[in-house]
Amino acid sequence: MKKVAYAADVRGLDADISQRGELEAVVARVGFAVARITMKMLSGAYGKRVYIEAGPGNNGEDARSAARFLSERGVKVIVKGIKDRDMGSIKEADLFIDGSFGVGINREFEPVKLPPHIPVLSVDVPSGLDADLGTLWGGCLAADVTATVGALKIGLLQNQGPLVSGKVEVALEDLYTSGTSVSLIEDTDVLEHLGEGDLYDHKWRHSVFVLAGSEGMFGAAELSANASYRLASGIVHLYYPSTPGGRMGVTLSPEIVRVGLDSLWAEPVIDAARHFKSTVIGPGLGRSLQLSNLVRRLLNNTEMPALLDADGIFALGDPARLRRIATSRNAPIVITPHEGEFNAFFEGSGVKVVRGEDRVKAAVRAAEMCGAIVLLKGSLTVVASPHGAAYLVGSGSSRLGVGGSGDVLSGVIGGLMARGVEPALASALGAHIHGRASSFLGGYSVRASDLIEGCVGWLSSLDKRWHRGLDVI
Ligand SMILES: NC(=O)C1=CN([C@@H]2O[C@H](COP(=O)(O)OP(=O)(O)OC[C@H]3O[C@@H](n4cnc5c(N)ncnc54)[C@H](O)[C@@H]3O)[C@@H](O)[C@H]2O)[C@@H](O)CC1
Repeated sequence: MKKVAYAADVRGLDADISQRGELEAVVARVGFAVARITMKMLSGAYGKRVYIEAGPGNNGEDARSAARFLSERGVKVIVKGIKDRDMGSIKEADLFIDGSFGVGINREFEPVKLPPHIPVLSVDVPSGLDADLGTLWGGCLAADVTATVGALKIGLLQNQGPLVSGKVEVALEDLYTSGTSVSLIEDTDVLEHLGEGDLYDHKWRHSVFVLAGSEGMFGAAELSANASYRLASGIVHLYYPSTPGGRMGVTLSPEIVRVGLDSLWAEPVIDAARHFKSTVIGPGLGRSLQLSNLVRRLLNNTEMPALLDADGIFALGDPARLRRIATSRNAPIVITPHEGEFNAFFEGSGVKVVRGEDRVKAAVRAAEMCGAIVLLKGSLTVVASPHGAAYLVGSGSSRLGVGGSGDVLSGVIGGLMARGVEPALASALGAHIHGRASSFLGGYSVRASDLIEGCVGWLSSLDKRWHRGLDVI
């Protein structure tokens, strides 16, 4: 996982560095790292021309420090302040280092207009980008590479941040040993936290109970149940409200046990669900009052981690009711809304996702309010826990924006929870795997049902032993 920081976290940690008298040494280390990345971008050093724009704060100090290392290696370096830009030298440069402002920008800034062929390396954050919100202070110099210091900044990952940051490299990952509660999921986390099956595994150890589907919406249930089955590698039972003539379609894996409910009487459903390791509720379920009652009673009377998506979230009613249910049971509840569902569910509570504002903070506040894990879907997916920590997932692509994609995600997470992965982490890893699947498949377009095989295919491509047998030859 990569640490992700707010500007306030960084200021606090930087103040500690200054207090310990280590600022000069840190600036030298940052300068060395920036110089190394510069030489990599230039494929060399001797005789190359680098123009550095250095601002009045520590961001400028980092850039000046890089200048010293580059000069020692034979790079022709010109360092200028923002107010004495030298356009003649800029035009002749092989690379432009942007050290104007970092996390300390606090008013509008007009960046230099660079000829398009000159690559830009930005120190910490592109100058003009708000390091928290990912919005722009007037203009912003878009970078080809951003060498961010100590930890990723949240603004690099949301709103306009990803559009102006280019390739982001974290320099000095060891700089901050504490102080951030937000992390970005990486591939190695999947390897680390998805354990190999042990010798004594059996299907009930990875079992998922799915309550989903209704007339006209059986596809959603099938996608969710199929994904659960493939990710849990155990057993899946799919319960659905049956209506005369309504039947599950042919795409449901034959291995999945299907149970049509003639009545929405809760007791038999609760009795059946208690045997499972996780439950997924909601895809295509429908929104009747009886169903809402069934969902709430199921949650109140079972103790396995539960994921609620789509109509499952609707069944919970509002954040206060969810809080009552979530805080009175022993296993966590995860809700997985997209922005529209999020704003509808939290309407009137003071929490809202708004473009241009901080979606991470919105999800964290929502989780604290409702006592459940909140997975807010989007190009930056946020998984927030009620105690304030958050995982971020940025592995997805626009290819995930297809009907049924969310149903697959619910099943993937249900499957990982059934494998014993802690629910907030299972949600984040599930979203990461789902995101990777969208690119792994290649081709012009992808169907939601393809994503299931994409998840399994991507996981299988990782260099990991997934199953253990007897080591006797
Ligand atoms: N202090 C430390 O220990 C470390 C600092 N680091 C670097 O230092 C940066 C933070 O340093 P600072 O807090 O000095 O912040 P900045 O270097 O971003 O600049 C802040 C200064 O610029 C002024 N300013 C802000 N917006 C302006 C505008 N539009 N026009 C003109 N002036 C403007 C502010 O009044 C302030 O004086 C980080 O982003 C990072 O690059 C890192 O190297 C890590 C260690």
